Amino acid sequence: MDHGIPPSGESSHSAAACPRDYGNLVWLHSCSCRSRFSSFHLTRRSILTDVHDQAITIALQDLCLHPEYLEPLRQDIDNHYLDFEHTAQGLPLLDSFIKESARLTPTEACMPPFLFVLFVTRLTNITRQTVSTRRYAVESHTFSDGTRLIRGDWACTPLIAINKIPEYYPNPEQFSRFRFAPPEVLESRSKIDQEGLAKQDTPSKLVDTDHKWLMFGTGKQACPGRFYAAAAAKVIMSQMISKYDMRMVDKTAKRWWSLRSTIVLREDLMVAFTCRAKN
Ligand code: HEM
Repeated sequence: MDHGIPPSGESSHSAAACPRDYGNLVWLHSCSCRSRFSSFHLTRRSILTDVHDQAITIALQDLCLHPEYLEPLRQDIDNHYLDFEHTAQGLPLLDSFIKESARLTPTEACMPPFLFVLFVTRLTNITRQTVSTRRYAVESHTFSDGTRLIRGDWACTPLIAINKIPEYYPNPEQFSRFRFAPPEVLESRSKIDQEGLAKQDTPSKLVDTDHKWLMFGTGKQACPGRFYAAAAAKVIMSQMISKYDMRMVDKTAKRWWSLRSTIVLREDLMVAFTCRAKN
């Protein structure tokens, strides 16, 4: 059965660092390179979770809205894809781009359907924004800062609010492509690439977890699939970036709608892919 998993064994390394063709993406190619983003959601055939392909789709949309990042990302992929393919580590600019995209547009955490039903029926007092890591208070509890939860309350992580705290993220409203990249990687870039960048005090990766970065949850229950999720996102993004130019057909079109505290991508958003000429 074809799950869209990269073929094992043979490798076309002679084609420089160019990522290989995997089933799902070839399908996009055969669609005259003009596709609805919903077509990219081939989750029935793929090994990605919904939240995962949402995160990748959002990153690709952000790339359409910021096409000036394509060239630096292509260079990153040209220079480091082979190492990444062997180690599942690296591609620091792409890692930072995906993280910045997820910072400003976090999607939903993994949530089993029964919990979702519980959630929509019980959760009434929460603001309309993306929340994650929901916890149901089975007994009343007072935290060290005095915050009190009554039995039956829900406690959640307000992702968007946290991701926009200026002390955590300088110029938090700015989409600052490579803010998480290590300084030595940025220093090797041209001045133009570095202009106007908001930078973090310390570099970090998409898969890191701490009190500032809760995309994958926190503590003992942090997402165990995040290493796979990040690696697969980089494989897919590298394919798209290397092989296609892309643009949003209508840049002003709405990208998502809200279902209670969840962001759901719109399926009618059109993106045009154009094959890049082969060298
Ligand atoms: C971008 C993609 C993903 C995001 C944003 C994400 C996010 C999360 C978050 C926030 C949690 C913690 C939920 C909580 O504490 O209430 C979580 C848990 C979990 N995730 Fe993911 N996840 C992603 C992909 C994946 C993938 C690809 C897998 C499996 C291959 C996976 C497997 C799991 C499992 C098993 C848990 C439960 C861990 C536990 O309760 O101990 N996730 N995920």
